[in-house]
Amino acid sequence: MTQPKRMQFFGNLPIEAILLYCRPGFEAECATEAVTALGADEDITVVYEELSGYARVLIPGHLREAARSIRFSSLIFTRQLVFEFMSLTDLPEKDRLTPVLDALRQFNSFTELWLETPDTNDAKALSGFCKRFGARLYDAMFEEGLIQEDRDGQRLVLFWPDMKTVHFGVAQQGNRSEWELGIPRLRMPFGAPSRSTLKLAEAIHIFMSDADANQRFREGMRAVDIGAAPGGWTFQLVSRGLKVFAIDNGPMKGSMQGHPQVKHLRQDGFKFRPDKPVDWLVCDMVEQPVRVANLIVDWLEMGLARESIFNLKLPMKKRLEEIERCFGIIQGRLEEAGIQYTLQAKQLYHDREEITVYVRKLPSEREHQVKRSGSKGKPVKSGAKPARRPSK
Ligand SMILES: C[S@@+](CC[C@H](N)C(=O)[O-])C[C@H]1O[C@@H](n2cnc3c(N)ncnc32)[C@H](O)[C@@H]1O
Repeated sequence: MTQPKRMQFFGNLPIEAILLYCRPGFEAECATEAVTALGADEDITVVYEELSGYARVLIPGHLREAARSIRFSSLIFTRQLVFEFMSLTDLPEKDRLTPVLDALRQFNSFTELWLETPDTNDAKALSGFCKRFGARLYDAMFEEGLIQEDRDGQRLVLFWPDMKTVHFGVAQQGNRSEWELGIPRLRMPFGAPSRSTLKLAEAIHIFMSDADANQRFREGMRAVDIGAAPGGWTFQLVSRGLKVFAIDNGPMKGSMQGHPQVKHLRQDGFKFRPDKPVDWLVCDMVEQPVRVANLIVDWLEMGLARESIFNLKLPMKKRLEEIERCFGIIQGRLEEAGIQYTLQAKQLYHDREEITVYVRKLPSEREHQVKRSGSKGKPVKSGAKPARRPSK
């Protein structure tokens, strides 16, 4: 069979839109962040419906290059980042395969095929269709050489908001979530005292590789968990072998009550300070975000902890402004104190009206120097730059 000339895909991806999955209700924040990341001064068209669980940012031709450089990790409200290159609407009920396959023939081959829907109850009804249609489409594409499993990195995504509409896009290796719909499917661990435990588990998955996590959380390390009760986050730390000071006026529950690795202190989380520095500070207090941001920086500045994962509870309105305020505090104070750091944030699947933030202090030049060559070596630059403020 002769095949039509295919568009060159890797170097010349014809991006028409950026398709972003998010928690239903956060479409506006999700789209605004992406528009800001594009750095365009003109009006950009964004398309979304409230509570739909996704947003599309239409990309004018001259911004395609800028669009390619958008990083998944820098978008707080985005669960999945897809570069959309084509859409079909009004698909016929009786035969969707023919038009979809026809449309795909003009492009180069892909490595994988994923069919996805928004994370809404309505769209979940489409999951059966996606499975069946996906299997048929995959076979047909494979037969025509449109799927080549040994190629690297181009995951073709067919995103179905409804049965008549499909957006075609690519999720790029290293710049995407590896989870279906961008939702980590984590099992509730046996014995955990609250579902919040999944928040910290997810944060660790999102912010670092497994190898990195095994390095950063090691047996014998010490952590402080502020706002710890009933103990879900403490449970995660204990499971990784850490000793935990659990600070909360409320009771710890289940296995975290009286656990030998846990010291429960009924104290005010804003006042508690450890006798000696600890490795980790985690914090899940339901408190004003600005107060929490300042508290975390206090600890980092005083050298009481080296890294921190914490939640910022968001207001109902002006959420991006609140985040910007908090990040302004964190970045401004750490930079003023001459502390190098990395900063990441995500609205996790297990987060509701909140985001989760990870700040890590990088070793100072002096610490590098001592580590490399005792106290005599030449100063060594860490090479790492402070993270940029996340886009609004
Ligand atoms: C969302 S719950 C934490 C859930 C916990 N991370 C878990 O996984 O089980 C918030 C906790 O913060 C605590 N809290 C709020 N203000 C506090 C304060 N000033 N000092 C200490 N704990 C505080 C509350 O008592 C509550 O137990």
